[in-house]
Amino acid sequence: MASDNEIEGGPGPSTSTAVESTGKKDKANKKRKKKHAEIEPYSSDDVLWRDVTALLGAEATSEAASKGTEWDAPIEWGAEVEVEMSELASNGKFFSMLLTGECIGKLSEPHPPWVIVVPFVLPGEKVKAKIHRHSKLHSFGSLIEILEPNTSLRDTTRVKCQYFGKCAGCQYQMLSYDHQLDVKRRVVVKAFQNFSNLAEGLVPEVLPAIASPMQYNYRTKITPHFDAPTGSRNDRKGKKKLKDVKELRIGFNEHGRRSVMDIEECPIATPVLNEALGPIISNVRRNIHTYKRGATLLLRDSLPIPANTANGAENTEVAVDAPTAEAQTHICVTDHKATIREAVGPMLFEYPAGSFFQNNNSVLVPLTSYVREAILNPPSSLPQTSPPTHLVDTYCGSGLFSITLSPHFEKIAGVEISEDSIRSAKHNAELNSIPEGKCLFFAGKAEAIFDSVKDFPPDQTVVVIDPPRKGCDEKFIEQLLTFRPKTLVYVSCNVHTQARDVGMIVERSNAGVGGGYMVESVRPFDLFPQTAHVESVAVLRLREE
Ligand SMILES: C[S@@+](CC[C@H](N)C(=O)[O-])C[C@H]1O[C@@H](n2cnc3c(N)ncnc32)[C@H](O)[C@@H]1O
Repeated sequence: MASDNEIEGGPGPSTSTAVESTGKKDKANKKRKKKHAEIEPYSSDDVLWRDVTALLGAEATSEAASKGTEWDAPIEWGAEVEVEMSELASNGKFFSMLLTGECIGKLSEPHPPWVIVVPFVLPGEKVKAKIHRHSKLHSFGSLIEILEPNTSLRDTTRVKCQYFGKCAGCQYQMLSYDHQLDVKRRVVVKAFQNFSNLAEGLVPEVLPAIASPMQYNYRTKITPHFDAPTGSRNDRKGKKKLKDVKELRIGFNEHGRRSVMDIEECPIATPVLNEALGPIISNVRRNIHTYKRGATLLLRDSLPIPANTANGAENTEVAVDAPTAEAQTHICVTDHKATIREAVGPMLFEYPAGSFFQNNNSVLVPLTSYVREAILNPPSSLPQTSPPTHLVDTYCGSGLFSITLSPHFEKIAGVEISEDSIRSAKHNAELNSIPEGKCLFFAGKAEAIFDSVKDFPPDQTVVVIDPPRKGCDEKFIEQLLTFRPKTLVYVSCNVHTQARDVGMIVERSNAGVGGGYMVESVRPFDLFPQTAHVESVAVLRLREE
């Protein structure tokens, strides 16, 4: 049996020496077991764990648990194994160190039930992988070779990026776009099955995913980064040992590693970002002496802002030698404090480059129109009531939903924790000539909004919920259930915490008297083609008594 090893790429714990006392060993074992026992609920690891146990089956999983062999990997660290892949896993975190969008398959007999997780491969493929990390009933392997490709899914001529298969950014470039949408729908289906805690009949069939109008060149923000060149970190005088500068790599994380890889282009990023990337990287290389440590660079696509209208700091525009026609009308901004301008349909948005805004402009009209239609045109099977008059936009950022939906409401209140974003939301209301007093924005925690909307009639109110990946705080859900708005639209960039929160809302609201919420629809949205990232929109309505 291989020894446990949770540290990616590490050699595993050393074997105990002859002089080590049994007590010490027991203590160490206990500590290790305790560490192993903790999979953070709703984390990427938890999502993968559900996929692993589903593939192994309940019997094999509980047998391993009762024998205490869940952590006894049946293969050595560094071993090469051949595996038939079964299913794409649901875990994923975009542009991060976490492994994303991998495929899972079972080790063949005579091995005990154990799953191998391999990136960049597809269901139905037979692959050779090298094991580099063990976890609970599964091990991670890096792809060595695809022995038998699944030619009905894989088409390598689709791949547009020279770094695909190494860079951590994209996972699905070899898949047709229709298949990518199917994969994302399946992730949402599994999220509600595994994390909502709702009986099957309470979640409607997940609708087909809505496509991004652009499948490449859509990403409006990229953040290449670099570590300090080797040798510079220990230089207490702060002078770089420039003999090491050749090792400087500026780009994105390598898949499954903690290292950065050089990037000269990113086909999912917009043309103006790609044109600026080379000059920006050369500039850093030339001036590396001025960096005390590593850094993250910001490249953000913006419309040019006419003088005197920018909200806040001056723009730092990157000069691109001879911009292509495509890039000409846009600029690349690199200063976190500078103002970005984007159009969403007829509405304009300005916000500081360093703050949150959705990173695929092409999908924002479909997304906001979908939310509008869900609110204003409930299915004909429901009792038809007059359209809502009030909107509460929680986690509102710089006002995307408030402002795009403003023509359809009498009164709107938005709440957001970032004061910068609230400043932008107020500015954006003015920029789009929304009558004064119609849209009010408050800086604070989402749950605080319910004190400010006491005059909103709950049966005429819609609450849009668009939280960060961790989902809503329980306090927010409690306050929401006390307020009892007629309609909820929950937009999410983490379908697993969305499923948890929706489950909680439905369960708790139906536990008391007076009718609770029902899930009317769940629909994935593709904001990030070529990647494993999934967004989803769930619509909930308060049942008539
Ligand atoms: C996914 S973004 C959505 C922003 C906006 N709805 C949009 O689409 O542009 C989530 C937002 O929630 C904000 N946020 C995070 N925690 C919060 C909290 N506890 N209360 C209110 N806002 C919060 C973040 O600053 C971020 O702007």
